Amino acid sequence: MGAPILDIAGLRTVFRIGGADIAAVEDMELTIAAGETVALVGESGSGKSVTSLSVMGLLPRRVGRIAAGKVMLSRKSGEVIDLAAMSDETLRQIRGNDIGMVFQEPMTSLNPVYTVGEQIAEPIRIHLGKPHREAAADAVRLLADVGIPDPARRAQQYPHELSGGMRQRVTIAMALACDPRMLIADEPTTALDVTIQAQILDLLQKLQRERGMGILFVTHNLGVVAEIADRVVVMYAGRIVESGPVAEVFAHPRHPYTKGLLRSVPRLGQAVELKRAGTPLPTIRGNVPSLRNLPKGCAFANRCDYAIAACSAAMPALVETTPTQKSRCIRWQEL
Ligand SMILES: Nc1ncnc2c1ncn2[C@@H]1O[C@H](COP(=O)(O)OP(=O)(O)OP(=O)(O)O)[C@@H](O)[C@H]1O
Repeated sequence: MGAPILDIAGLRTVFRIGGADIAAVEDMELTIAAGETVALVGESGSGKSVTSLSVMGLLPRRVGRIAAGKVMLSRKSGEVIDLAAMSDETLRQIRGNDIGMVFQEPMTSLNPVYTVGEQIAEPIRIHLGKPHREAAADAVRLLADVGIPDPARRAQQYPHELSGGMRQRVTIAMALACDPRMLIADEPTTALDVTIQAQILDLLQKLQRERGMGILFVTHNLGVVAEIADRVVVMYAGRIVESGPVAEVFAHPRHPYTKGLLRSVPRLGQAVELKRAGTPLPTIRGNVPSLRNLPKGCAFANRCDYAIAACSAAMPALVETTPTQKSRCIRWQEL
């Protein structure tokens, strides 16, 4: 892998709640190289979306802010900048230009009163300064690239005239319009049917092969991670608990939380067998703790079958378990 396109180190993102700063992301580190897909996984509230919003400069104004750390981005120009220290104006120039974004619900990115062709052409005009006609022609080409049949006709249509899967293809075309080196996809297939989901994942992989972009893929779906990602970063209560190559982490999870997540994914046929036997699918007992009063030590200790007194005494460090895998568990060797 070459030099990273995105390099996050020591990121701490806080929300101002009731006069106090509550950290939603703490001590985050992550690198993504060209052509590489890194998945960010974890239960609801673990800090996945806050991490991606921090990178995009889209934290809620006044309430949320980056309190520490660096978010280094290698721009298309080759310039390397720290997104955590950039003005709103610079971040606006970067979003949609150096970083493409795809979200769960396509209608949050699409404007119902403009045709899809106009919407794909807009970033091309704004960021790349291309004239109207040229941008419109590019938009049609992009619709073809994302597998939309009859693209010239589709470009004239409004979002409501397209199916959910087609709309998500349009937002992908918009995200890629300025040929970004980095794509952030936050649960891009969660709202879609399973068959459409598979098509969109295939499409993203094809586009990545063609363009060599780095992808940060936020999801809670481990099946999707197995399908699309090279490396995975598992988050719990705002911190990384495990990271490494997908094949390595899935075969040998070195944190009880990752182990629990993997166990709660039914294998094909297993769900039916369990139902027949009257056995519930294994889940992780308990709930994610509130960020307002996190325990002193490991935040997962109260749900963990491996927990011992030392786990609650101090926050375990994120340590290398192999040259490529890391775990924040003091008992990783016993797993
Ligand atoms: N606008 C906000 N104000 C205050 N707290 C927030 C805000 N947005 C997020 N948080 C807090 O940040 C934490 C992490 O949220 P985040 O959305 O990153 O979780 P997630 O892992 O992406 O979950 P999901 O899968 O549900 O999207 C949550 O505990 C949430 O309470």
